[in-house]
Amino acid sequence: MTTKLIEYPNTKLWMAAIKPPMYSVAIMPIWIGGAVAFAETKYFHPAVFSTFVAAAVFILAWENLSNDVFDSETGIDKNKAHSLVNLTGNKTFIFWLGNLFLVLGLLGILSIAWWQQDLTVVGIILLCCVLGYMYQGPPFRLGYQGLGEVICFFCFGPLAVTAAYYSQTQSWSWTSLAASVIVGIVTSLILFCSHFHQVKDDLAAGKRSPIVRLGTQKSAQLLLWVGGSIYILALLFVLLGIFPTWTLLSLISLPYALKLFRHVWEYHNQPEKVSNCKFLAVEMHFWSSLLLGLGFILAAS
Ligand SMILES: C/C(=C\COP(=O)(O)OP(=O)(O)O)CCC[C@H](C)CCC[C@H](C)CCCC(C)C
Ligand SMILES: O=C(O)C1=CC(=O)c2ccccc2C1=O
Repeated sequence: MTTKLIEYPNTKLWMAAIKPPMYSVAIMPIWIGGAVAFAETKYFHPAVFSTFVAAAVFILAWENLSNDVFDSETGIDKNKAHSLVNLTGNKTFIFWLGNLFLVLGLLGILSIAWWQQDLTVVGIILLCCVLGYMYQGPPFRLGYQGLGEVICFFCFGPLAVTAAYYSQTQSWSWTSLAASVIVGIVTSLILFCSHFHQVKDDLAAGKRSPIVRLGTQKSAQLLLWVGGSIYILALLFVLLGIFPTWTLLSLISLPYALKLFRHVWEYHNQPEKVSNCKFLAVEMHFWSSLLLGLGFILAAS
């Protein structure tokens, strides 16, 4: 069973393989954790923040490179021209480059622990890395069982946001946890959306993504409910006094959410047309998270 290859010119192919916009996904949990910490303590440690952002980007680069390596072993990416392994034809190089990024990322996290004389952040981020490995690496490959979105929620939501908050304050916060639920949900939606156009290849490789399990129509409906829930949660947290009123700024990102929902609703069963929906989800994630964090900063000023 083959899927029609999406044709890209060469540079576009490399950009599609490297996926620069996707790296905002690593930055936003650190931004939200830092913003809540600033709102609550009026304290901000720029060196810790920028080291954490760089480390998160390196760790996500490792995750993506090793994803291409592990997927090349199951054959699921055989029709994916924009896989780094297919593009370079050198799996070993991509594997070791990924490992180098992991080491750089962990060194960044270790330097935060050293500044703080506290290993808590290292423990939380190591847990994210273990879960990130279990998502795609042998013998677990939990993503193939449809568990990727749950792992994604915890890693980019409660774990990463809490670690970022802790790196600034060396304490815990319910507000940070509430904000992390929103970030976790919207990050999982990106992964969910990335699977709409891959049903044929996923089925052929035995990957039971949520879209394979539910079908594209039900998945398009679910996207609407789960995506809408982040705005309802933000409103609820403001009404309960957990979030400052300024965080309602995140509602300004609603047009990006509606653009995504409409696109998927219309094209859910047309792989070529729906294939860009994960980047619409990245836009929704970027603006909703940026504005949520800004709301916390403005409330503190
Ligand atoms: C590589 C990821 C998704 C690609 O998945 P898939 O194989 O379906 O896609 P392709 O068709 O494009 O091959 C991302 C997976 C994320 C994972 C569930 C959790 C990652 C954990 C990270 C290590 C956490 C980093 C947190 C950071 C903020 C410190
Ligand atoms: O390539 C992808 O599809 C994804 C890459 C990635 O780093 C990521 C991170 C967080 C949520 C989703 C995704 C992807 O879907």
